[in-house]
Amino acid sequence: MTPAGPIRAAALSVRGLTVSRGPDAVLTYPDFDLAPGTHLAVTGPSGTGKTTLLHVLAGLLIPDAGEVRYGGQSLGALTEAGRDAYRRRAVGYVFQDFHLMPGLSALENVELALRVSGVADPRDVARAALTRLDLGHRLRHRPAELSTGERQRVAIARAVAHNPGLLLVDEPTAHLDRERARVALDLLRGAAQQQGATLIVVTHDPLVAQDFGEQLHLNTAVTA
Ligand SMILES: Nc1ncnc2c1ncn2[C@@H]1O[C@H](COP(=O)(O)OP(=O)(O)OP(=O)(O)O)[C@@H](O)[C@H]1O
Repeated sequence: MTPAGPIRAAALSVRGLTVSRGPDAVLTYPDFDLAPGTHLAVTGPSGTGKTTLLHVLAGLLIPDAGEVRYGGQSLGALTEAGRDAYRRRAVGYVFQDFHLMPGLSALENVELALRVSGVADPRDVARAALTRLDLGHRLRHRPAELSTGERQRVAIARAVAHNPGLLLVDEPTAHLDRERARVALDLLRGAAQQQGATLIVVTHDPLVAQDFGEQLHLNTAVTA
């Protein structure tokens, strides 16, 4: 890996993945491969492990068995520092509840993430990313002073500003009405397309999923 540059989208492969969540939940996943730049919707009933899958793909959670490879590199073979570097540079993550820092402005939220990722001129890059998402007039606002849709756009700006190859998004339409949901999805797809990033979106909504070329439906029962 180069010291601070972005990692371009790379092929993703998942094999034999099993994750235990607590004593009575073992999640097993189907194997799948994604070519770089693919847009995938992950669907399935509540509790089937959609969010957990995103956490594993982001290197936030180590599976009990199986392997995730990104660009041929097994995440399980990385040291903790290697996984941190992968997460900071290769991955952009939009959490369902956004996880913005309440005491920081929109600009500072994005800038902080860029600093952590080692991006040069983080303030300028953050301003440009927010402006592209029509938030140029909200740079100094803190999350509590923004609408839900604006907070989501800050979270999207923060996830894409370092130009990640893999963009992971959890329930992007959960808090939004149909029209705003469409706008949010267009923004995500547009950002991923512009950057050539692979986009993986978890959604409950079949109407959202049907817009994606590829779908992964999780329906395996959670077993003890
Ligand atoms: N931190 C945790 N500790 C223990 N169990 C957890 C944890 N997070 C999730 N689980 C359990 O793991 C299973 C899968 O959770 P996950 O959030 O991945 O499912 P999901 O498909 O995203 O659900 P939803 O659609 O309701 O968001 C559930 O049974 C859940 O209770």
